[in-house]
Amino acid sequence: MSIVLVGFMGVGKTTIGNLLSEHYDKPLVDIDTYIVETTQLPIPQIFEKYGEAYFRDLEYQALQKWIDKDVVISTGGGIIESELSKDILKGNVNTFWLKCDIEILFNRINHDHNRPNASGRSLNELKALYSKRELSYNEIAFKHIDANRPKEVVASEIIESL
Ligand SMILES: Nc1ncnc2c1ncn2[C@@H]1O[C@H](COP(=O)(O)OP(=O)(O)OP(=O)(O)O)[C@@H](O)[C@H]1O
Ligand SMILES: O=C(O)C1=C[C@@H](O)[C@@H](O)[C@H](O)C1
Ligand SMILES: [Mg+2]
Repeated sequence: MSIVLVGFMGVGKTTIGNLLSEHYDKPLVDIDTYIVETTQLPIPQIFEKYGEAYFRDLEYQALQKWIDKDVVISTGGGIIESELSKDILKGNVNTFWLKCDIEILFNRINHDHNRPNASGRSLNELKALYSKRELSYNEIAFKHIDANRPKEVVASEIIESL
């Protein structure tokens, strides 16, 4: 069964996913990377050309493909925007929600143009998005992890709880 990381943009899903992948010697499937590789398009271009709903469908298809495999999965921050993806995640007992203060996340993501739902947004706009999404992460994740700590500590807590 897979180990799945969910949480807001910039919280460390890819970073922690890499540490878990090394620890367990299991492949890391980073869904954002998987989509970029399979479509041969950068994420901002997928959003621009085909719209966000199309991207959410690609995420859902990727999740469906990998959820029952022996891998570590780092999801994209907005995967819970899809009810279909939420249903899959709810069925996985190893879904971890990484949580971190929005002020820290804002400083990590607001200069990055590779995240269409973050670039150009103010702290207040991202706070509103964060509050809305918190409800969904809370619905699907069995385990909540405080990610306001060094990445090695965050990864160790997940490893200890598995
Ligand atoms: N625990 C941590 N402490 C300090 N910096 C961290 C920590 N975790 C991640 N970072 C840094 O924060 C940035 C974002 O991390 P990362 O790309 O792993 O986030 P993400 O959750 O995968 O984001 P996205 O939702 O956009 O895919 C990176 O520069 C990373 O080095
Ligand atoms: O939070 C979001 O809506 C997103 C997060 C990223 O991981 C990417 O999946 C994409 O930029 C959308
Ligand atoms: Mg990532």
